[in-house]
Amino acid sequence: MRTGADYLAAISDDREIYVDGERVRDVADHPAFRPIATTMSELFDLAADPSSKMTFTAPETGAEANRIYGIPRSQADLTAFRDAAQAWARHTHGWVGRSPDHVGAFVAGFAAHPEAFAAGERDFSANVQAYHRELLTQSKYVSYAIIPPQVSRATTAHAWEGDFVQAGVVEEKPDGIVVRGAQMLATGGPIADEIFVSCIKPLTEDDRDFALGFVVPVAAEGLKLYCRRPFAPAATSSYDYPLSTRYDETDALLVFDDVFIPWEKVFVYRDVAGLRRQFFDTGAHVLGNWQAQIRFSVKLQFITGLARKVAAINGVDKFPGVIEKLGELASLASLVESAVLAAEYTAAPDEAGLWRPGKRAVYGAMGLQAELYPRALSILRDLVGGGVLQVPSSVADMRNPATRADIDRYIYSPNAPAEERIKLFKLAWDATGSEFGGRHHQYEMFYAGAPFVVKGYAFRNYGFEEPLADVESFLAGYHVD
Ligand SMILES: Cc1cc2nc3c(=O)[nH]c(=O)nc-3n(C[C@H](O)[C@H](O)[C@H](O)COP(=O)(O)OP(=O)(O)OC[C@H]3O[C@@H](n4cnc5c(N)ncnc54)[C@H](O)[C@@H]3O)c2cc1C
Repeated sequence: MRTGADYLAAISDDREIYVDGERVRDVADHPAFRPIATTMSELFDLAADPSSKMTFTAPETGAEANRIYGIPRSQADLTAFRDAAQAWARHTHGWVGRSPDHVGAFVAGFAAHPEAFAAGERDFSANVQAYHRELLTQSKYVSYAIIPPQVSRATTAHAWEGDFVQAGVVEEKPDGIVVRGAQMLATGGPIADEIFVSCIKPLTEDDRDFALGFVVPVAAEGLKLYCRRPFAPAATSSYDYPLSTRYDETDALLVFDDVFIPWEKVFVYRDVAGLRRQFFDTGAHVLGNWQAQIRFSVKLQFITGLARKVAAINGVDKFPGVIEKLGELASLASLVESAVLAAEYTAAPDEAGLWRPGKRAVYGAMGLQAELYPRALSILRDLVGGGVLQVPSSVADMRNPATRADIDRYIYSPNAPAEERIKLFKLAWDATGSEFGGRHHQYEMFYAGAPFVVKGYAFRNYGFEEPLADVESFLAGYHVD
């Protein structure tokens, strides 16, 4: 099994990453990326540790593999997948959205339905299956960029000013294709091994050049990653910013400056319908988004625990109004946890034997995520009050004997000395108010698509037949006498 050291060595290559006007020399040893690369390496070490029970023998290769890349072929497989995804999510307390199990689950879904990649003008089914075997044997970390750059949503790429603003094919060669343009927004891209690039937003037949699906090494020649402002380097210490200093995943715009992609790594080619087939006919979308809900559930539990502890330290946890707020938070966390389990309980095998998590439960929870997460943050924000700002400017004030005495005397609680209290409130600030916390607010609202898109999934996957039949039969039971 791949270890954390193997992973760190692999990403120390010649990838072209830009931050603050400079090209990053080595992502594994750069202040913006070292912390999250270290966290990611811990996940690989966890998976390689037999006591974590995250491995199995993959039928596709006959070799040991990480569960998170496996095709669930029974309900027990789904449970094992959840256990593995949860083990990773617990390690990061749900604050890493794009650990390798996210796109890993998508690729497993793709590989369960190779026929979806054979229905276009060319047959790419063997490519998808070969790539899945690569993930099983090599435990690759794949990130994805499946959204056109936010230029204008009034039209699609063919109508935009300028050629190949969205990543598209500019040249077809005997051994592959040449891709030019940009795609958003690869969370974890700078520290991934490879990136899956495609387009989940609906395109038109005029956009065929952009209707692609392929994987590309982050270090591919001509591929550039432009990162948003990193938060980890600005954080003064892990005491002051315990989340920013560990889990700042980075988000990056990809720019393809005529990047060559060999045919073996192409899954969809100039095939608008193929884009939809890969995500929705294969089961990849529901499986990948079930992983996202497993991770989200762990994060909500963490936020609930944080709020409970803050209320206890401030001595307000016996007040009925506070109990109501904590009860609401507990309800939100329980609902998402229940949806995760309900998806497993209502899972069923499809015609290819892939056990798909129940769609109603997965998309129901997703559909409310843009309200659920801001509400959870708002309750935590309400409970912390000004306590998150009644803290010393940094850990340096704690170390300075001239300031420490006042800190110990005034910033304490009956059940928590200064160091403990400040530690907790700084964590609460990193979750709610820091730039990292703000980015997470945006992430949970948008990572699976804008709220109107995600509610569309809930609409399409609820299954209105039964409730409609119920209403019809009730209406049929009475008349104008
Ligand atoms: C922190 C973060 C991390 C991300 N990570 C990834 C990643 O790893 N990989 C990836 O591929 N993508 C990622 N994304 C991108 C994400 O998938 C997109 O943000 C998402 O698909 C929404 O697209 P958009 O941002 O272009 O919003 P838009 O489509 O521009 O929508 C913005 C808003 O405009 C309004 N709107 C637009 N169109 C309509 C319409 N037709 N009807 C009604 N209202 C409309 C809505 O209010 C909507 O919320 C990430 C995003 C964030 C914020």
